Amino acid sequence: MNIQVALDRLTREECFQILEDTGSYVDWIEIGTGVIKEYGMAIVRDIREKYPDKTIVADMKTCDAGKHETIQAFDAGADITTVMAFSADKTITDTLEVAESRGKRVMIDLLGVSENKRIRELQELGVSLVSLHIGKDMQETGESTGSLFDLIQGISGLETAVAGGITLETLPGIVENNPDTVIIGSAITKAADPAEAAMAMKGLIKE
Ligand SMILES: O=C(CO)[C@H](O)[C@H](O)COP(=O)(O)O
Repeated sequence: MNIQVALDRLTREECFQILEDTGSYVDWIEIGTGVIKEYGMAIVRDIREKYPDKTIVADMKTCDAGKHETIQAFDAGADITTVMAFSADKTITDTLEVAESRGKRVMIDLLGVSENKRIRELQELGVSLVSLHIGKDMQETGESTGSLFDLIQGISGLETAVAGGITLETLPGIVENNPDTVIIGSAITKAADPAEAAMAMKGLIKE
């Protein structure tokens, strides 16, 4: 099971410091949407240059202009780019085509999806990687990642990631559901000691 560290609501310097501190405990590096909005594709390029062996996820959250944004992410060095599940089917297939032509991947963000009908449709379009996701704002209303796994009940053949306010305390319940990747943002990046937090999470996953 991979740990994907999500770099959100951080300055450029903070992103690099967190990667310096936690790099040996995390498998995938997510450059968050807000960080990309602040620093553009340049920060994806710079992180790629410094971490040539890590899997880099550009959290582009694309919902239109699929071809263009996917090319932007991959040209900057991302291995995976994110696309919203509610996007038009044409947007989804355009992004998948770009990814396939470059040997890269698209992660479909299921934020807001409440029925597995859409997930089955996405699979028919060729999607192989999805992220179950409770967004930042809905985390404040008390929604948690636990129930998200119901969405993919009875669906096989999908690689899954899960995100949304995961902490060291909630991680065991997530791990029970055996996702391929756990995406952790604030619980690492806003911890008093990010390295210690990442190490504890890595240890828990390995148990
Ligand atoms: O995509 C995201 C926000 O849209 C974050 O990457 C994801 O929610 C993980 O961060 P956190 O653990 O802080 O919720």
